[in-house]
Amino acid sequence: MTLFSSAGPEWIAPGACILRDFASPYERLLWQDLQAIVRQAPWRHMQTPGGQAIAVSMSNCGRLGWVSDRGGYRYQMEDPLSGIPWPVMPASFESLAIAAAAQAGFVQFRPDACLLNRYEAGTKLGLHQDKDEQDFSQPIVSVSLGLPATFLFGGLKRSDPVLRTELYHGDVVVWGGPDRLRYHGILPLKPGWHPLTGKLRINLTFRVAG
Ligand SMILES: O=C(O)CCC(=O)C(=O)O
Ligand SMILES: [Fe+2]
Repeated sequence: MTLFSSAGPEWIAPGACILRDFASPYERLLWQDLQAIVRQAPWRHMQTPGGQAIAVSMSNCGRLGWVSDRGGYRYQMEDPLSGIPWPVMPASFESLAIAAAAQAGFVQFRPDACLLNRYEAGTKLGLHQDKDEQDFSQPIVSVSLGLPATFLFGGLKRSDPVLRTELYHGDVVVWGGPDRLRYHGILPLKPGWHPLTGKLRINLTFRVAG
């Protein structure tokens, strides 16, 4: 029996692929586990080091959580809102991320951090690199739930050409190896309605942080 099914990876670069619809079979369980996380560690708008509110609202689960504030970007074990550890990463999240990474060829991947991103209509995420982690030999696994969004996948330099591809509910993007430090982002979310998430797009980003 295969736990997570997919039509097979859609390669967008030598170390980057999209697993279409990979997470959909478990959407109910993922959604239930997500609700439990945000009851413990509520959605919040973090501040950039420059003092501006980040448009995407965020939370975390796992041993380490990504935070941004006046002190900079970093991973830490405690939720700064409560001072207690981030919620444990649910088995549903962890096994999905491990299975997706393995499909993309990263069989050693064991995430210790999961950043939860919540987009409302109009919310965007500018082009950036994920580089606050210790070990860039480990990939990024990024799960999309709810409303579709346009994913931007650039190169290793900000000025490199950018591929645009639509990410739909259940799609999982994995990027690592030579593509681990590629710039990426999300265009402003279009308004809409999804049966699972309503007016929202939710993204789960799994990483080996520390
Ligand atoms: O929402 C997404 O699909 C991307 C999220 C992302 O790039 C990040 O959390 O670093
Ligand atoms: Fe990112």
